Amino acid sequence: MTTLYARELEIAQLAVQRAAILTKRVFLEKAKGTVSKDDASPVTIGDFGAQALIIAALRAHFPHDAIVAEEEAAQLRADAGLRDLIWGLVRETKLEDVAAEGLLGGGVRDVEDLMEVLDRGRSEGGRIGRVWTIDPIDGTKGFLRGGQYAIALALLEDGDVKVGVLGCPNLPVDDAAPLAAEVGAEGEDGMGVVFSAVVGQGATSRPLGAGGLAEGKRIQMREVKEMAGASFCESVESGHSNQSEAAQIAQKLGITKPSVRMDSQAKYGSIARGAGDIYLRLPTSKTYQEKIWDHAAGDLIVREAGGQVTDTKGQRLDFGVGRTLASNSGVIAAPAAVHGRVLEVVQEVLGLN
Ligand SMILES: Nc1ncnc2c1ncn2[C@@H]1O[C@H](COP(=O)(O)OS(=O)(=O)O)[C@@H](OP(=O)(O)O)[C@H]1O
Ligand SMILES: [Mg+2]
Ligand SMILES: [Mg+2]
Ligand SMILES: [Mg+2]
Repeated sequence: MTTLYARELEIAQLAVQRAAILTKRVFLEKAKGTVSKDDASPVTIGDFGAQALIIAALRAHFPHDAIVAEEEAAQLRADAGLRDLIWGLVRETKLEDVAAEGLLGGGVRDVEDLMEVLDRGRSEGGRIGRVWTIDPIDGTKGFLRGGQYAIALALLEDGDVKVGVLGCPNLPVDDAAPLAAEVGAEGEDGMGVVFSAVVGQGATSRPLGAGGLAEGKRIQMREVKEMAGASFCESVESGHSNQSEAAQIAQKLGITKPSVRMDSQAKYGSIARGAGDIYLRLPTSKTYQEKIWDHAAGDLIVREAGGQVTDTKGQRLDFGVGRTLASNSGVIAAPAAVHGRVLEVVQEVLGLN
């Protein structure tokens, strides 16, 4: 008997791993000054390059699936220099393990094909069928700083997340490493982890590496015995999540430790493996709609590790309404046993009850 989604998981993990080789290289070249400011922002190069590599792999293995990705080719069509620079990087980026690279496949043929591949990510998503969602670099500010960022890939089927993979190049491999705002730097030993989950099959972590897939370990959220000892993470940007409300919520819950602020879905991965406990993302505006690629992989990884993820109204995140989470507002992710209590306090502080 084959395990459900085994092939999707393997391809997704390898695709994320290969994309991370490109983003790490872009970061290092930026540090060396090889990618100059005149060329384009390194984040732009990393975003397009990583997205193209992932979509090329999906096209080769699952040609009929729809794709909702963050970036689109329009900007590149008007900029031949940038296009050629990205094409050069994409062409050269391969997994070090020849067998793994052969298995993943999915090359990009030429510059025109690069545009075509990127634009495959323009699906509107929705409630029907198979839809992959990609954030090639989640946490762009973290990426630029050498802080946390993630390469995020998830498969939705009829609006539900079935497979989620998060590559986090700047998080420690060690699941037991303490949660810190800025940990590690690319290239350092012991850095780079991939979190994965398949619905009903639990969540795992494994070293990110650059070859084939390393062996995975089961991850689980930490049991919160007393709120006083809990730690919560939130966004770095005050414009992305209301930090003063989060502080009030933490205080009411009796949490004594200061929050850990980190960019990207590294927050979901960190709580899923018990390095932190609670992730709060509180709306700062009534108009901003969260994007599905910013949450799909993290949502499944946390739920498969024993957590619950809802919005501030207590509703599950609904990935079936299009490219955004139009029917949700904010995110509360916590171990299932304490999620209800956290939600109660969130609603009290936000005046929702
Ligand atoms: N106004 C507003 N409110 C909420 N969220 C927003 C907002 N603007 C952007 N974004 C999205 O936030 C993504 C980065 O999320 P983070 O949690 O990493 O934010 S933070 O940088 O740590 O604050 C970021 O993802 P990337 O663009 O992939 O970096 C955005 O999609
Ligand atoms: Mg993002
Ligand atoms: Mg992004
Ligand atoms: Mg962006």
